[in-house]
Amino acid sequence: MSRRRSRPAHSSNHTDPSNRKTPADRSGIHLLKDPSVARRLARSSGVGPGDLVVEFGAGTGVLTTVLAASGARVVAVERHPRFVERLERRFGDDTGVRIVSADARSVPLPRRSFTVVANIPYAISTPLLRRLLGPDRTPVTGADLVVEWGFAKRMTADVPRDAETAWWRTRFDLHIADRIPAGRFDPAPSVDSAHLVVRRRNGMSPRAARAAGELLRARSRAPHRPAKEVLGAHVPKKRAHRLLTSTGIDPPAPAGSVPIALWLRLAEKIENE
Ligand SMILES: C[S@@+](CC[C@H](N)C(=O)[O-])C[C@H]1O[C@@H](n2cnc3c(N)ncnc32)[C@H](O)[C@@H]1O
Repeated sequence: MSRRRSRPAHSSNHTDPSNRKTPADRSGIHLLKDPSVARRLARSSGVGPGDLVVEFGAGTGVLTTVLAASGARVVAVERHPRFVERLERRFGDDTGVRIVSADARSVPLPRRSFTVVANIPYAISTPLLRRLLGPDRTPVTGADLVVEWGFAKRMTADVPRDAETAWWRTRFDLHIADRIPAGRFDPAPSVDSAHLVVRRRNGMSPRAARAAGELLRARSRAPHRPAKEVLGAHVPKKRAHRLLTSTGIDPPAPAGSVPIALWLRLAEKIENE
């Protein structure tokens, strides 16, 4: 990551959000008022000395302070120049914190393993997860994110909403740790937030992950198709029937009704049998 300042590509807001006390607007700025939320995020991530943690949208540094106190190396990315100035003043002497003035959607990501802990603007939740969880060999080990409650529910729903989400969930476990009331932020957003936990699934071989990805994508494309037909497109029909029943899946059941965990187990069986 470069330390160079990059001008925000699409800043249409010419006021200074770092001093704003007005109600929520479209800038996605909702600063954490409650440091206990920051502490819970950091504790859940498990980051400590020797770890690399990236915080997107560092704002005034509430979460950055807690992450730095853990002893981890912190890369704090912030797009708004006035926040960047404040962060540089606040963490200028802290060798464990690097402030990067950039857009989270395009800033180069570290090549070594890293964790993400961040209270991100709702509007960039999907592009950011796409960057972090999409690449086949992503160095991301996990993330603890503050996201919109409804978004978190969709991301963790038993039936992935599309093939892309299915792919992310093949390799990462996503679950909600907490509901965070809107009043914990300044200004308060119009809806509650969630603490979304993302963890890499470690036990899965790359081949099984690819097989699971294919199955979950097929399931998302045709959720009403019987599971035996979805699997039957990948392995001979007789074997498909045996694999499904031994995994506890009813072969005629609609593919979309079969929980993700069972598809993952099925993919492992296909590869290991
Ligand atoms: C929800 S606030 C969180 C601020 C701080 N982390 C906190 O918890 O108090 C989101 C922050 O992301 C910044 N931001 C908005 N869009 C961004 C982008 N595309 N890239 C990086 N930062 C962004 C905003 O300026 C703001 O500081």
